Amino acid sequence: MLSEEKILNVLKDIKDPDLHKSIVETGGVREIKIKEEKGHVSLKIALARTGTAEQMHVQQKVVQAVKGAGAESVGLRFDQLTEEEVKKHGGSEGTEEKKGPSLLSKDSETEFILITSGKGGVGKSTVSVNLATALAREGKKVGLIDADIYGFSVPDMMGIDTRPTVKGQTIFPVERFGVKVISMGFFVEDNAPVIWRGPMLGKMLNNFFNEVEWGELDYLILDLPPGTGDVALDLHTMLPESKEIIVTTPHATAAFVAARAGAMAIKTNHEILGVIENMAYFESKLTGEKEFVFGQGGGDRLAEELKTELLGRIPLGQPEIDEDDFAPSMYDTDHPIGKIYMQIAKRLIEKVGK
Ligand SMILES: Nc1ncnc2c1ncn2[C@@H]1O[C@H](COP(=O)(O)OP(=O)(O)OP(=O)(O)O)[C@@H](O)[C@H]1O
Repeated sequence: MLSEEKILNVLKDIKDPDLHKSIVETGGVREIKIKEEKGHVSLKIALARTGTAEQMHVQQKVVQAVKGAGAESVGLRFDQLTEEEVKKHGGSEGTEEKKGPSLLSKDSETEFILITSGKGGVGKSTVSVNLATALAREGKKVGLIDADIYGFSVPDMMGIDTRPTVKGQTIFPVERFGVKVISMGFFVEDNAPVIWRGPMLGKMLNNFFNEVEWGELDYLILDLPPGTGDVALDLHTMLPESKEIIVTTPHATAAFVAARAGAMAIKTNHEILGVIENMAYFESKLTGEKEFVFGQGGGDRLAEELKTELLGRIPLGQPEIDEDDFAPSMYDTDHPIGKIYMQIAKRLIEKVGK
């Protein structure tokens, strides 16, 4: 029998890494929900700091402990203790501002490229992973942050089944196809949906810049959540120098919605590198004839409106699936779509001059 008492009992041995006190004592166990029939326990745990290397340790310990108490599966979400709580338990306010050499520092040479879209489902994540990989194939040092917290899909798309390694305070990104990857998905257990308050997301992202050992990077690609929400805004302020690529489908309405994302980039003085039109057409293998399944002209219109260029048109098409090295959304360099990504990467390098 699972009970709240039993779970609290195993959790009391786990400490908040910053406060050095039990997460039960700090009031960090925010929620325990038990689904007895499924043997599932979902928990919400608040820590003094989130998005850190230590959070990963806590995550592992919690899952282990709760499974030890009889749960078959554990869903885990993290939250942040309030400032009052942190102070009350002896934490100092400044703990989250730990600054080492950071990608955010003034003399950082890294180009930040935000991939945005007006709405979901247009292929923003697909474009992010393939563009990052194409840049790496061009010999660039590339990092990729999957900041689409509502639907982190990058690890699945790239076929990543490992987690970052953690040494002391530092998180080492997972490397795949020559790209260093960090995903919000690495920080939640069992794909539990992530429901975080706006400010938390910003902190998490800030930690991704400061606590992840990226090494030297030429490009850091960020896959943003669709639209112009909190995270997008946070990033705009956090990365004043970053540049943007806007992904749209060829449909007129999609382009119209994407224009709003572009308008925000302009307002925050982010340079728009260009527009990528995804799902632009379907090309028959037999006749070579193009069918404009989702309409036509959206990408051109958007580029014109934002006074930027159309970097490329990507048709509909599935990657070849390699069962031995499964990465369901990655196009090879010899795939027609893979070739288009290489052209876009080349154009980008030329444009950014890096
Ligand atoms: N050119 C394409 N041809 C065929 N399928 C595609 C193409 N681009 C994307 N897809 C598919 O469309 C779906 C949505 O793509 P993706 O997840 O990249 O979109 P997204 O804009 O990041 O969505 P969300 O914002 O909801 O995460 C996926 O199943 C993806 O495999």
